[in-house]
Amino acid sequence: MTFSDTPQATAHAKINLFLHITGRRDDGYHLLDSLAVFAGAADRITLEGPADTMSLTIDGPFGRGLEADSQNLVLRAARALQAKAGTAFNGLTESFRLKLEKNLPVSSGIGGGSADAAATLRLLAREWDADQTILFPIAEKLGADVPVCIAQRPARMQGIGEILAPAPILPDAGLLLVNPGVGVSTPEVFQAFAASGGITERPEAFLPTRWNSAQDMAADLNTTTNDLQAPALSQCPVIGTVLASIGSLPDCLLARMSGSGATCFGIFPDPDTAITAARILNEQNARLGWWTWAGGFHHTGSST
Ligand SMILES: C[C@](O)(CO)[C@H](O)COP(=O)(O)OP(=O)(O)OC[C@H]1O[C@@H](n2ccc(N)nc2=O)[C@H](O)[C@@H]1O
Ligand SMILES: Nc1ncnc2c1ncn2[C@@H]1O[C@H](COP(=O)(O)OP(=O)(O)OP(=O)(O)O)[C@@H](O)[C@H]1O
Repeated sequence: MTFSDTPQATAHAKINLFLHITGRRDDGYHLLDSLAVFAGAADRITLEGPADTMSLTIDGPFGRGLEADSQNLVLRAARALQAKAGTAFNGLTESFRLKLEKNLPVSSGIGGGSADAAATLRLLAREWDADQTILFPIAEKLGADVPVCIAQRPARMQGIGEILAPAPILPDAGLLLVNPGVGVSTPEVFQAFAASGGITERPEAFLPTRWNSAQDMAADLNTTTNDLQAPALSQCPVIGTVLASIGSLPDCLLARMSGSGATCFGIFPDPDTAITAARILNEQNARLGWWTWAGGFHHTGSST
């Protein structure tokens, strides 16, 4: 089998352009209103086999420190789909050796584990010829961010992440991602949010059907916020330094944290200005060893 024949899928970083917390369910999960988009930056999942059992190996720049055990979201997704599709197709769901190339920082607010789980579901569904509609209920059980990562297209996320609606068509804007190398725990940031007084009453964010320029997009996003940014900052003060560094770069239109942090993003007029900004930031902060990525969006249009 040549490399190009090897079944593989990319798992793109999810960015929350804004994230409002609108309520809390009885089970403690928070209700959200968020605009999720996807960056060009991605992990990669490859299938080899068939094999006797499902197994996982991990490499790539962020592979160290991530266990390839049964708790890994790649194996959890594979086994959950195998169980479901196996029943539906009389057990015709062979196992594979799964490989994860981990390019995205872990526990960093860009949904790397969720994207990996969703990419594994897509890849195995293709291999087993399973209907894509069986993926969604499995995705919901694996994590709040997994459903939006199935299509990995811009979407407005509501509920706890399982209600997906069309997003504005995005402009060809530039995106800069910066992570200071400190992992942030999503449950702890939600707890810090709840402890600090919780939900702010505000009108629902208005989003147009399309943004014609990065400037228009940034102007609307400036009327929104990420409610998890302040609680994450209280746990991880370096996020403030990251935001200030991004905001001071030439042509930066908006600097904000994604998800529960610590990764922050900058919006720029186009991918080239974001790449130039990344070069400047990397020169200024070479000794800090921050992870940076610059480019454009993975897709600019919703699937729905
Ligand atoms: C912050 C976001 O990344 C925004 O897209 C997501 O809401 C988090 O998605 P995720 O990491 O897939 O979250 P999960 O793994 O399902 O949940 C981790 C923990 O975060 C908290 N959690 C998560 C999602 C949510 N809507 N409300 C919550 O309170 C819960 O304590 C939960 O136990
Ligand atoms: N394949 C995987 N990649 C990354 N993390 C994984 C994976 N499998 C399990 N995990 C675990 O999932 C947790 C969250 O990791 P992830 O990188 O998805 O965080 P995140 O980017 O903050 O996610 P979110 O933005 O969805 O909150 C970590 O505790 C990590 O150990």
